[in-house]
Amino acid sequence: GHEFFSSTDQIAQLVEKKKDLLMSFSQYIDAEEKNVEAMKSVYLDLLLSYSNSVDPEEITRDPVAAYKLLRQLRNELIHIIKHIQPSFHQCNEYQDELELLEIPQLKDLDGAASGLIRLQEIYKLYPEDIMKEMLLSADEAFHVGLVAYNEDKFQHAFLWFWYSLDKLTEYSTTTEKELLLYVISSAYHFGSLPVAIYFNKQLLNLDPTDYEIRDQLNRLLRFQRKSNPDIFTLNKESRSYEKLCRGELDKRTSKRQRALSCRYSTGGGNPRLMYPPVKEEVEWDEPPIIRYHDIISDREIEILKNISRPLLSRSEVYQDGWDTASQDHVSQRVFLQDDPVATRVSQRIADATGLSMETAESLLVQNYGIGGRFEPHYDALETGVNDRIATFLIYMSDVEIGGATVFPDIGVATRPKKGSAVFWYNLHKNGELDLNTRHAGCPVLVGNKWVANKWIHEFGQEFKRPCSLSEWE
Ligand SMILES: O=C(O)CCC(=O)C(=O)O
Ligand SMILES: [Fe+2]
Repeated sequence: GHEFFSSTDQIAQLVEKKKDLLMSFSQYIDAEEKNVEAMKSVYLDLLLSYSNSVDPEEITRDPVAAYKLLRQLRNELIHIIKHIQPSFHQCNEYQDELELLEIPQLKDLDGAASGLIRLQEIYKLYPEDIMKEMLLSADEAFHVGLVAYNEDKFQHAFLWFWYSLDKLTEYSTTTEKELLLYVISSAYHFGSLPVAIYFNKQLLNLDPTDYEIRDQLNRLLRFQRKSNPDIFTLNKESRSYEKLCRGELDKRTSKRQRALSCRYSTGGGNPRLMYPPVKEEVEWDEPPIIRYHDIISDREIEILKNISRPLLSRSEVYQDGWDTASQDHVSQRVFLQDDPVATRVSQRIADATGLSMETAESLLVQNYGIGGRFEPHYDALETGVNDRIATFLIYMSDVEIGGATVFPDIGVATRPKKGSAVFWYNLHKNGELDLNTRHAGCPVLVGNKWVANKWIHEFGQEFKRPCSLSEWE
C-alpha cells in the first residue's frame, strides 16, 4: 500500500486525488437531489391518495373493495419502502419503523381472492353480482381467476378470465393472449369443448401463423363431443350448510317457531337482573338455542374491539397433530385475559345462564376476513373430562349480508344482531356430545363481522345444571 510520509511526491498526488473525489462528491449530490425530487413527488401522490380515502371500515364492508384495497396498499407500501430503503444508513430512527411495518404478502392477496371465490360458491354469484359496488380491473380479475384455477375451480376461473378479457386496456399487465389461453384451458377443464374451441379460434385470429395454437385447436376439434354441458351451473353440490347460509331451508319459518317464546328473565330473582332484566328469546326448542338481547352495550363492544385489534392473530385449527391456519376458518382471534370489561361481561353471562364461570375459558374475540367463515364443527372438544358444556356466542356487530351462524343438522340459522348473544349446550346432561350442535359461521358477503365466544366448561356446574343418566336429556 501507499506510505505517504516517506515520499513528498505521494503527498503531491494526494492533492490530485482530492480534486477527483470532489468531482464525484458533486455528482453524488446531484443524483441525491434528483432522488429527493422523485421521492417528494411520490410522497405527495401517496399523501393525496391517503387524504382522499374514506373510512377503511366502510371500505372493508364490501369484500371486493377490501380485496382491491389490500392489493393497492401492498403496492404502495412496497413503493414507499423501495424509496426509503437506500437512505437507511442515514436515518437510524426509521430503520425500526420499517422493520415493524408488516407488508401484505402475496399469500394475503391469494387468500383474499380465495375468499371472494368461496363467497361466489356459497351464495351462487357471478363476478358481476359480487362486484355490485366496486369493479375490479383486468389485472385484479386475472389474479382472482388464477387463484380459482389453482384451486381447480375452473368454472369460476373461466368467468373471471372472461371478465378480465372484457376489461383489458393498454395499461394492463396481463395480455389478451395469456388470458385467452387461460379461458381455453378453464373451459377445457370443466368439460365444455365447444367453448374451448370458440375461444381457441379467437386466439388463432390474433396470430394465424402461430403453429402451436393451430395444433391445439386441431386437438380440441378431434376431442369434440356431442354433449354440451351448461357452463353456468356453479357449485352444483348444495350442502345444507350452504343452503342455510343463503337463507334457504331455515326450518324456523314453520309453525314450530311460532310456538317459541320471548320473555324477560330475572334469573330466578337474581338481584343483578332485576333492573334491567335480560331479554330472552327461544330461537329453537330442541336443542334449546336461546338468544339474549342487549347483553352487551355498544360502548363495551368498542372497548373490547379496541383492546383486541393489536392482538388479533390468524385462527388456527388442530389438524394432523398441528395447529395450522386453515381455509376452513378464515378469521383472526384473541383470548382476552384479565380485562375489566371482559370480566364484567363474564359476570353477566353467569347471571343470564345461571352457570359458573369459574372454569370457563377467557373471552375469545374474533373478527372475520374477506369471505371470512368457519366451516361446520362442534365446539365441544370431546376430551371426556371437563369438556365445553356450553357456548355463549356474542355478536359484536350487525352483518348486512351473510355471516349467520347455522346449525345444518337441525336447519337453524341465527343472524348476527349487534349486542345480542346466542347460547346453547354442546353436551347432553349425561355428558355426551349433542350431535345436533354442529354449527358453522357463514361467509360474510357484505359487512364486518365481530363475535366474542365464551366457552363454559363442565366443572363447577354440578349443582347449576344437574347431570342425568338419561339418554334423552
Ligand atoms: O361466528 C360464528 O357465527 C360462529 C363462531 C363459532 O362457531 C366459533 O367460534 O366456535
Ligand atoms: Fe363454534
